[in-house]
Amino acid sequence: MIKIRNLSKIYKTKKGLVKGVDDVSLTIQKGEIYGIVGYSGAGKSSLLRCINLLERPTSGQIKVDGTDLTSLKGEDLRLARLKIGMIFQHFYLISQKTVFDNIAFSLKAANVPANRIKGRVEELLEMVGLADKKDVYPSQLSGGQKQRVGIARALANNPKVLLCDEATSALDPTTTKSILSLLKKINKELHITIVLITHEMNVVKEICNRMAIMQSGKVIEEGAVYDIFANPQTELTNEFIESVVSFEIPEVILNGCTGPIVKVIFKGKIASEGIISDMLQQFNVSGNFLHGSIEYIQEIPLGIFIMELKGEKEEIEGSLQFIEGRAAQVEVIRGGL
Ligand SMILES: Nc1ncnc2c1ncn2[C@@H]1O[C@H](COP(=O)(O)OP(=O)(O)OP(=O)(O)O)[C@@H](O)[C@H]1O
Repeated sequence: MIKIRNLSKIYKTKKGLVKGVDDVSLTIQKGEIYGIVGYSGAGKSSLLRCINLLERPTSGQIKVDGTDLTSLKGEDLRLARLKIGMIFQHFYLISQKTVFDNIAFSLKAANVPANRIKGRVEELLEMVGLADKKDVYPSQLSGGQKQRVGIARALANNPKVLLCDEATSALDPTTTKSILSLLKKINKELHITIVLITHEMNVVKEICNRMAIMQSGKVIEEGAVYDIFANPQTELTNEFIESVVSFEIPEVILNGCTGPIVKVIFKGKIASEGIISDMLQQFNVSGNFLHGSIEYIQEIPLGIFIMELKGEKEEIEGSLQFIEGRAAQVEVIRGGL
């Protein structure tokens, strides 16, 4: 659906050249909700804006639905862009126009015949849950409602892709949840591929299927959200995960442990089964739980437990083998066997 190949965006500034995006290649499949995460300055906006050519890449290629956007100009580019909707952190609604006219504006710009505009705007307002707000002005709306207008406007011309630029970063947690479930509904019902950038890992955990982590203009890790949560490969990814799933154990507790400390990760349905209690029954070991949680990522459980094991060496080894045969991962994180 979206193929990005060796994309770079270099800005010329008074202080010299700044690499916004540095040789990024990514493939985003049709129907996915794809999250791009990174701290401020990592290059997320630059990359997202290159996807619809709001920024022209310095080099590299972007194919959307087989069309190489970088080769298009003028009217061809304008038509291709109609198939890519975009929403923004600060909404960018026209304050002098009503909700209805803000959405109609997109349709008029795409030369939709006047007699089809009213019906289409009403359909869009219905979809985003704002049918009763069509005659009000943006200043009379809450942040969440403004974003709903932004979404309706972005969907007006039936795009195949929706780009979301920090779409929930200006919203409170409850409103964020409602906007994320609207995006999920749009993805499911309209089969629109969604690419979102965010610095909030909970957004990715909530709705994305796959994700990339960016640092200094580069993608440093990429894959299924579930796999990345279960097995992060870089320190930065770990940091982002720990912003939503804390594994921190106070040093004073760790120092009081005498047995090996193990981290056990169960993936999928198995996460909710009683493997640890079976293990404790079968082996002559005792387990001192230091941390335990079952996270649900796209409704699939991911169980993470940290515990101190006490007992004879052979019994502990046997118990770890028992879990290893059933769990996805066992890691001794402190104290040898
Ligand atoms: N128009 C521009 N002119 C010059 N440099 C720019 C421009 N836009 C972005 N940059 C630089 O490119 C790098 C990546 O910025 P970008 O905004 O893409 O990152 P980001 O991850 O989206 O950060 P943020 O969340 O703060 O927007 C930064 O070093 C930034 O200063």
